[in-house]
Amino acid sequence: MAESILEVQGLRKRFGALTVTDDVSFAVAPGGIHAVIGPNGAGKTTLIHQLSGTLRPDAGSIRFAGQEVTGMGLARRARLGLARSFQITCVLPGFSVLENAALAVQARSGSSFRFLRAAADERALNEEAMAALDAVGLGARAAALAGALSHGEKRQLELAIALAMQPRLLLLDEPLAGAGPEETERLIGILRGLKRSYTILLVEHDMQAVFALAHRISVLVYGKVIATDTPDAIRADPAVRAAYLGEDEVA
Ligand SMILES: Nc1ncnc2c1ncn2[C@@H]1O[C@H](COP(=O)(O)OP(=O)(O)OP(=O)(O)O)[C@@H](O)[C@H]1O
Repeated sequence: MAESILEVQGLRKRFGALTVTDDVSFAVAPGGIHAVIGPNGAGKTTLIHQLSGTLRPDAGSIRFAGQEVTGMGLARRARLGLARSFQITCVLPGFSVLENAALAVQARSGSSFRFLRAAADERALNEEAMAALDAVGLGARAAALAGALSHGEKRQLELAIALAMQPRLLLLDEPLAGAGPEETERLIGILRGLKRSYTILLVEHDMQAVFALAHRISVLVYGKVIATDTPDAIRADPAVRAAYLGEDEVA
């Protein structure tokens, strides 16, 4: 088996008396989509916050690409390639779609463009930004104002901004939330395309999407991982069905 890109060991987070992630351990192998599912309040978002570095765990360790990152902040983790897609908040509505993506490329690359001539500099930034937009099917909307995008298109732009970080592992927290049926179909198609080139850790409520996309699934219930396995094994696992999945839900 390929060496894990992410290894989570004994991760614990308490809010007062509530233990929100309780001795969480799992590993993510490179390539494809590893999903984390669980009922409301299971601790999925709290787990993503701990993985991305916005929340410090009380105990446990996170190793990313063979390196201990538990004590690192968000920016350092992102520079190592552990990137999270943020919702709407990081999209600048008054800037074009291309400018938003180019700003993300520039934020990642920092000073590496400084030594190029201004025109070449801008061309290189724009080319990389366009590649990210094309990867999420938003190339044709490059000139549009980000504020004029539909809900689904904004989700695509957030994905492009995350791709501009050149992630080795992309953390996605409910990328389909709030999307209508058509947008959901489109976003699933985009994620299907992305999983060929990226490793993705996906938290998502849409079970149809999860079972269509993921090659591995971890199930979180009351802060504990009760199973990590293939979709077929998860679907058949009596403990999973009892704890979370309705009998019909994944039939
Ligand atoms: N900052 C906080 N302070 C106190 N309690 C919190 C905090 N953040 C989350 N919680 C609680 O921790 C529990 C887990 O929340 P979390 O958002 O991680 O779950 P989730 O699995 O993502 O839920 P959902 O599927 O509804 O998004 C909930 O009971 C929530 O109220």
